[in-house]
Formats: sequence, structure tokens, C-alpha cells
Amino acid sequence: MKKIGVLTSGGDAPGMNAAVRAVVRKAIHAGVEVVGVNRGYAGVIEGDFVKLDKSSVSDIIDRGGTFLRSARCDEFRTPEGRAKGAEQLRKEGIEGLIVIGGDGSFTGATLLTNETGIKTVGVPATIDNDIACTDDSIGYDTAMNTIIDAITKIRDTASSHERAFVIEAMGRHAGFLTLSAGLAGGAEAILVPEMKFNIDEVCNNIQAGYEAGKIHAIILVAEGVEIEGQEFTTNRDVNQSNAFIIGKEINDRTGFETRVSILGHIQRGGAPTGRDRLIASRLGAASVDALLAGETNKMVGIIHNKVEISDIKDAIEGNKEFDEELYQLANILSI
Ligand SMILES: Nc1ncnc2c1ncn2[C@@H]1O[C@H](COP(=O)(O)OP(=O)(O)O)[C@@H](O)[C@H]1O
Ligand SMILES: O=P(O)(O)OC[C@H]1O[C@](O)(COP(=O)(O)O)[C@@H](O)[C@@H]1O
Ligand SMILES: [Mg+2]
Repeated sequence: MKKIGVLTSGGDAPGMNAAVRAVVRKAIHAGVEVVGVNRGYAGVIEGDFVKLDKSSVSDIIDRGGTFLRSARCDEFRTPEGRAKGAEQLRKEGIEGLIVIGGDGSFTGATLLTNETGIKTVGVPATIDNDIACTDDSIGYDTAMNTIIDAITKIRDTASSHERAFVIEAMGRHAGFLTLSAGLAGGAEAILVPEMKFNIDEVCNNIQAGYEAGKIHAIILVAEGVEIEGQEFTTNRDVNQSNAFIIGKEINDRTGFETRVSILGHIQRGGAPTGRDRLIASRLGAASVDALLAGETNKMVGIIHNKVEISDIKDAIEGNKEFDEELYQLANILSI
């Protein structure tokens, strides 16, 4: 392989830049040319390419977002869009493509490979950490720390005013981010889509804490939680968020005056943590190794602190196991 492409796709995640940097420098080290694709699959279809050399990735290891920019591209969901994309890649001489993104981006990658023969390797990057075949995805650790920081700040004002706060965290349909941030942030209650909850029980626990002298209560809620009788909503329409319904219940049933805080896209930004820079560097480099070894339809991940290569199909379709033990521990420690 003489020339490879790299793109970032789907929701951006802190550490994507560090991953692109690793791809570029590892490939050049191996004597391979690298082309950056701007704006994910939209750039593939439009042929929006930029040649990347070692210096073009200087000063980005510490920057949030993605300098290649990202997109959600509907045209790539069609076979015609992907055929157009493959034509652009071939015209540019790109023989293999590294896709840094989430499950949706990987679905696009595997369809591109199966339909057109363009080789692809995925690098997991999403704050949601909802991808199987890797313990962590790039961006998750930074987002977790952003949420913890928000909890700490909100707890200050919650205590001053003796209030309860329902804080909504991202994660689409998954509660991984909420669980880890809620445990590490010391939330009084953690509500995630993977675990059924009883609003009476949640309110009783909060009320018991209030009566025992607690002057704050933090209820961390994943955006994907479902409440019986309510339709699934995400924070794209904050006014529909289930966090408001939960907040009203808590306000009305406990002695706590309650406020709701939707953290939103603040969770996607900021300088990546050391841990995210490390896994981004390791996975970016490993994706180049995999592509140059002739692999395709694969994803590189980190399992038990070792880089592992998996079939991308397993990463997309595999159910990432929710850690119920950790959830139980969080409940015990919160009371
Ligand atoms: N089923 C699909 N078929 C083809 N392409 C897809 C599919 N799902 C997602 N994609 C492509 O990947 C992009 C990113 O996916 P998305 O789900 O938005 O984010 P993420 O990759 O972070 O999960 C989409 O905008 C689309 O271009
Ligand atoms: O930025 P958008 O398009 O509003 O999407 C919000 C969604 O993207 C995320 O921040 C990240 O999800 P992906 O990594 O799968 O794109 C989700 O947590 C959230 O539900
Ligand atoms: Mg996704």
C-alpha cells in the first residue's frame, strides 16, 4: 500500500486529533503517504482531500474537536453515495481508509468495503463508549472528567441553596458514561437505560438523605433513560428531556427544591485527558499496522490494556456489556 486515507466521522470526541496525528506519523514512518479526508463521509463523496505530512499534525495532540472536521452524512447511507465515494478515493489513489468514529461510522465503513473493495480499519472514538470489542473508546475519559467537574460545581450551588439537581449526561442509548461519571462524581442517584428504576424508590432515598441532614442531592440521568409511559427522547430537544419529568417528580415528592441541568455538548469538547491521548496514539498507530498488514473490515481496540484487532462486524453488532456490579456498588456508595 502506497497511499492511505484517514477521516473522522460522527459525533466528535476529544482525542480524535491525537489519533489522526498517530496515523499520519506512523504511516509516514512506514513510507506510506497519507491523505486526510475533510468532514467525514461527506468529504469522501465530494473528494475533499488534503495531503498530510508530519508537520501538518504538529500542535494538535492537546486539542479537542477534530481539525479534519466531522459530519453526519445521509448520502453515504445509500449504495449510490458509497459508490461515488469509492470512485473519489480510487481517483486519488487511496487504497485503504482509516475511519475514526463510532458505530454508525463503522457501519458505513463495512458497507464501503463489502460493496467496493476499498479496505477499511476502524478506530473507536465516541464519548458514549458504546462500542464492543474495546474497553474504552477515545473521548470517553475526557467526557467523564467534564461531567465530574460539572457535578462538583453544581454540588457547590446545590448545597448553598439546599437543592436537589437532576443533571443529564449524554450517551445516546447507553449509560456507560453516566455510570462512571456518577460513581466517580459521588452522585446520590444514577439513572441509566440499562437498569430499570423505580421513581418512588429514588424519591424515598433522596428524602431519607434530606431528613438525615443532607443539604444537596445530585441525580445523574443518562439522556437515554426511559420512563414508563413516556416516549424515548434525547437531548436534541431539551424541552422534551426526561430529566425535566424526573426533576418535577423529585421536586413534588421530596422536601428538596429541584433544578434541572442539561450538560449537552459541553461534554464533547475540551483538551483530551492523558488517558485519551494515550489510547488515541496507540490505536491510531495500530490501525496503520493493521491496514499495511492487509487487514480489512477490522477495528482496533484496547482490551485489558492490550491492543486487539477485532472484526468490525463484532464491534458494531456485539452488545457491550453493562457493568451491573459497578452499578450496584455506585448505589451502595451513594447512600
Ligand atoms: N447504516 C449506515 N449505513 C451507511 N452509513 C452509515 C450508517 N450509519 C451511519 N453511517 C454513516 O456514518 C456517519 C456517522 O454515524 P453516526 O451514527 O452519526 O455517528 P457515530 O459514528 O459516532 O456513531 C453517518 O452520518 C453516515 O454517514
Ligand atoms: O451532536 P448531535 O448530532 O446533536 O448528537 C448528539 C449525540 O452525539 C453524542 O454526543 C455522541 O454520539 P456518537 O459518538 O455516536 O456520534 C451522543 O452522546 C448524543 O446523543
Ligand atoms: Mg454512535
